[in-house]
Amino acid sequence: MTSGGHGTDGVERRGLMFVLSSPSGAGKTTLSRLLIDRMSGLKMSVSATTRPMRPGEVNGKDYTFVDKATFEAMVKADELLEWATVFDNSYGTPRGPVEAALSAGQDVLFDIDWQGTQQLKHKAREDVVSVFILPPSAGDLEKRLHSRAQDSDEVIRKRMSRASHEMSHWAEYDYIVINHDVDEAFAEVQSILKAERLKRERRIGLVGFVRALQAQLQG
Ligand SMILES: Nc1ncnc2c1ncn2[C@@H]1O[C@H](COP(=O)(O)OP(=O)(O)OP(=O)(O)O)[C@@H](O)[C@H]1O
Ligand SMILES: Nc1nc2c(ncn2[C@@H]2O[C@H](COP(=O)(O)O)[C@@H](O)[C@H]2O)c(=O)[nH]1
Repeated sequence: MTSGGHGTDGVERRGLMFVLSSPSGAGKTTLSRLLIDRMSGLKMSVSATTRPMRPGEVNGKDYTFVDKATFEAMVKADELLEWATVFDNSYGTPRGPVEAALSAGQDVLFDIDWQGTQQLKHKAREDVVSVFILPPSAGDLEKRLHSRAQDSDEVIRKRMSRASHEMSHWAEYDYIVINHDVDEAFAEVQSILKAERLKRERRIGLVGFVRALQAQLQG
């Protein structure tokens, strides 16, 4: 699915799909925003959803907000790379922008649930790097959902009651980060991305680079 771009050292490599999942409120959105602000060559995948817009959210930036009929038409037209029903609403990843970013040599960041992660892995296992974010405690998770102040008490209750089920998928992920402190969790997630960008298997320009080095040494 991915094609090559150039790493910061000039060696061509395949783009990667960097996935963050967690129970609601553990901090994916917070960490995603920091990654997009501070890491070059990384583009956020903007999902389509039928969920109502929260105060402060921007259509086309946080999500593309669509009605159920539009979402169903997108599924039917195979416009979504993956999709799932989460908390009674539909969420999905539009295929076009992801493929365009990967073709342009960028990595793509996804804030999606475990169902979507499974679907991406099924399509392109080698190009998916998945990170599961855990909260330090149930009490912290609940506090964070309340402190975000964007969901009703009933929605928060629903999300808390789903948290254990969401978390039961933790072992399907490549990395686990416990989000005690935002700066520390960000540093950990950033280290994972940096290391994964250097993985030999996705650095398709290395053969040519090493051959050129050898030629220099011989000649
Ligand atoms: N380490 C942390 N310590 C304290 N508060 C945090 C921490 N990380 C995130 N938060 C806060 O917790 C709230 C929930 O975070 P965020 O919206 O990033 O979660 P999320 O995993 O994206 O949730 P959802 O799946 O519902 O979108 C926000 O108000 C955020 O500022
Ligand atoms: N499978 C997918 N899951 C998605 C996508 N976009 C978001 N999500 C997940 O939904 C829940 C709820 O999000 P919220 O913004 O309503 O709090 C959360 O776990 C997201 O990661 C998607 O495109 N596909």
